[in-house]
This record gives sequence, C-alpha cells and structure tokens, in this order.
Amino acid sequence: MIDKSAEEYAMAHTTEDSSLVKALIRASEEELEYTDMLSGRLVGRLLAMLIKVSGARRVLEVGTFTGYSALTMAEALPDDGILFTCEYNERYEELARKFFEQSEQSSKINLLMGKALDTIPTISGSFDFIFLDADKINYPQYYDLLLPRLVPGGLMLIDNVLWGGAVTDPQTDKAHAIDRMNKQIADDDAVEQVLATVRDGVVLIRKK
Ligand SMILES: C[S@@+](CC[C@H](N)C(=O)[O-])C[C@H]1O[C@@H](n2cnc3c(N)ncnc32)[C@H](O)[C@@H]1O
Repeated sequence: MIDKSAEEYAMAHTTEDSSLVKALIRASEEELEYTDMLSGRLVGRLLAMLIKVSGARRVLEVGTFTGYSALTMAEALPDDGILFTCEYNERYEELARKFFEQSEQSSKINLLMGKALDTIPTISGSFDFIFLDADKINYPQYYDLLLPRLVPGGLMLIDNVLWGGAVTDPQTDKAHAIDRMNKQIADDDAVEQVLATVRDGVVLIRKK
C-alpha cells in the first residue's frame, strides 16, 4: 500500500533488529516457502519502542509465527518482564522455540500452543500490552476477549487493519471482519486509538 521507495526509506532510517532476530528471519526464509506473515522491522521496532516507553511488564501476543515479534518484544522487556505468545501451527512452533532457546530472553517467553481463543482464557492476570496478529476473521471476537484483559492505561497494537486497502470497500469475509473491528474500536468510548498507515496498517489502542 505504501509507496515502495518511501517504505525503503523508512526501513533505512529505522533501528536494526538484533543479530539473533536477524538470524531468525534468515532461518524462516530458508525453511519456509512463504514468510509474508512476519510483521517486519517497522512493526517490530514500533512494538519494542512502545514496550520501552510504556514500561510494560506483562505482554500478550496472539499469533507467534516463527517468533519474530515475540523475540523483539522480549528483548525490549525489563528483566522481570513476561511475554505470553499464542500459536497453533507446530511447524512454526519448532522454529520459534529454536530461537527462543538461544536467546538470553528465553525465561521471559511462554509459548502457548492451541487455538488462541481457547488458550488465552487459561492465562491468568491482566496485561500491560497486547499485540494482536492472528486469524483476521476472528479479530472482532479477539477485541471483545482482550480489552477486558488490558489494565487501565494499557496498550493494544493490532496489525493488518488496512488489509492491503481492502477495508475501505470490503469484499471478502476477512476484510469485513477487520472493518467490523475497526468500527467497533472507533465507536468504543472505553478506548482512545490511532489507526496508523504503518506497513499494512496498525491500530494503537489505549484503554482509558
Ligand atoms: C501474521 S502471523 C504472526 C506473525 C508474527 N506476529 C510475526 O510478527 O512474525 C499469524 C500467526 O497466527 C497463527 N494463528 C492463526 N490462527 C490462529 C489461532 N486461531 N490460534 C493460534 N494461532 C493462530 C498462524 O499460524 C500464524 O503463525
């Protein structure tokens, strides 16, 4: 959606990933046919920045894939921070665990396997920061499930909310679901939010 040269310029002027995170990206590209699900450095560095400036300690991620954003967020967390990340695909799990184990942040990361709508309720306590990046068709359901789990003043970042521009005239079930959630957030008096045109669109939500 974003002009290619502007995107490249943004990438060239954004902090690099750690060497372990770069190795994870390379391994994902070598072992998998498609890695377009990986959120990428603009979103990854935004996540790290938000965690640092907000002082978040308890983080939940929905949608691990091979662990790019999980590892990036774990690196941004303080030593006593904890990250729960939900995935259901065992092939992605294997790659993610391999890199989590190599990381100095491994003790902070809890990978929960299974359908996220089932595994999230098994985690007790509330979260300072949530990153939603899983099955788009269930985005409205996730929003309803996750907002009550956020502390007042807590932040939620949701990825792919522009869905390549398809939300402006939704024609598919996924585009309709994302559009429905975007409208739900915009109408929700319990939050303030900014829908930013970073990569495929992210909405940053702060619970009042
Ligand atoms: C867009 S990818 C996540 C990318 C990751 N956050 C990153 O930046 O590298 C979405 C992931 O969610 C997983 N997923 C989809 N539906 C799920 C579900 N219902 N429960 C758990 N994981 C799910 C997919 O297998 C996929 O790995």
